[in-house]
Amino acid sequence: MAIAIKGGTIVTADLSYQADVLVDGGRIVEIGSDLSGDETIDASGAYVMPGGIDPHTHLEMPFMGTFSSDDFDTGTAAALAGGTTMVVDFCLPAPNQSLVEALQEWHQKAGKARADYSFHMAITWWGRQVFDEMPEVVRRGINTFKHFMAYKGALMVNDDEMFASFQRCAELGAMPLVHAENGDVVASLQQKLLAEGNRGPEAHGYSRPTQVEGEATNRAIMIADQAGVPLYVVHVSCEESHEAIRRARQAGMRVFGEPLIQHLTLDEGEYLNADWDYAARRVMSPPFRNRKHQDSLWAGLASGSLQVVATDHCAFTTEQKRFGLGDFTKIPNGTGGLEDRLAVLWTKGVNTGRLTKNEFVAVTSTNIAKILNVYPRKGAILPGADADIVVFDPAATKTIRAASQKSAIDYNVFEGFEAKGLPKIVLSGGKVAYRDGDVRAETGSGRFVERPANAPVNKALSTWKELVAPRPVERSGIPAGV
Ligand SMILES: NC(=O)NCCC(=O)O
Ligand SMILES: [Zn+2]
Ligand SMILES: [Zn+2]
Repeated sequence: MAIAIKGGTIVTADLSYQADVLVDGGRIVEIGSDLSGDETIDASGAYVMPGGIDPHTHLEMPFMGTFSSDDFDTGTAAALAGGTTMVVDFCLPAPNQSLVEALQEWHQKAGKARADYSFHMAITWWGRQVFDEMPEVVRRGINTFKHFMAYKGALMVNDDEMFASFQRCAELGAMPLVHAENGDVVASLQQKLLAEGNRGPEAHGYSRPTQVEGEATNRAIMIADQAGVPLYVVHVSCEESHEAIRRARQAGMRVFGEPLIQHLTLDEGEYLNADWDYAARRVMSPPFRNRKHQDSLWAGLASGSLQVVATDHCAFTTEQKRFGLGDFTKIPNGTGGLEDRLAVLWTKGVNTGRLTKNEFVAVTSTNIAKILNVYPRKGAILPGADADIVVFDPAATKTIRAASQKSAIDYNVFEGFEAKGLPKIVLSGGKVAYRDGDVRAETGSGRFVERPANAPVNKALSTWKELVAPRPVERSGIPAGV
């Protein structure tokens, strides 16, 4: 059934203009004036934008002795209600588990998704089997490999493992991702704080200062440069990390940085709340920072040194957070945000003049579609692109409330936030997936999106690295290699 979206202003990463959009068979088939279909959506007064892509979610994630409470069903319902039509989750092999086997498990879980999805493969251990299986993972449509530099004794990998994996990524035309915090220093600070009697959620923040993030970010960047591979740094929360990325980019390195909507808008004062539950619900890694760091992240988005706004949606209930009563290191790390990312970013970004509308589309959709090598199938309003479209009403308002959210948890870190600018209608694969408060996409209607290797940035960097690779100097009278 063809749907004509009429009377709106199309807003893409580089243009705003008035036109109708005709979708059919799951794709955008025409952009123009006076288009008609079997059904009409009136978009007058609204912006017609590419659906949001959240490249950082943890749905039903096994972590810290439990599972995150939003699964692919409730998580993607929340995503669609918030204007996000594709999520990229993390496949986490258990120690010594085959990557391919773990991938099958994640596909099983994601069978419930209501929106399109993909996976990053996490390198949670290193060995011959991992090395050998990485090409098969790439063949199965995954071109990104995640490395945790923190969570010592659990997900963390060491520098030698990371370097080996980064080199393998370079060979395969894949891109490594890093959670950049110095896990050894964090583990040591945690023990020191506990020994000194700091046991509450505020100590989570004390144990993960900005220095540990800045150091790890810089280390990962330099290791990626030596491996000759582009790098994507997830949840960049502070100036130290941003500064390392900025500096590397200015030196010609291919590094991307992803701040989260939480770090842009919520600050470390939250951990000082007298209510233990309130503070613990906001425990995530890296922790919230202060205003200076928030300003740095906003400036990075405006100037282009940071490219993507994600959520790291990893939702635990209050009951789960209470595993850490008396010991902050046992509070499951993670917060929600999938349903709120676009509305909060628009309110705090576009309405304040920190971002243009086009920059908003770039950082919520188009830039990551390019980085993940799915552009222009995703992240674009163009003929041939998937019809994942948000009809966004800049005048609509709501107060964010856990009581009315789609997420399965019992609170919302943005509770009480007054949003102005909301997704009104969301199309996913050419069908109305969300309209005025109702998620209409059915459980299981989402599709796995394959992401081919050798994105343009990989090709450019490998070409350059080959050109400047060390070569023996030929000397007359001396045999080659001597
Ligand atoms: N961010 C967080 O606290 N939890 C999810 C896992 C991760 O991304 O580190
Ligand atoms: Zn992380
Ligand atoms: Zn994460």
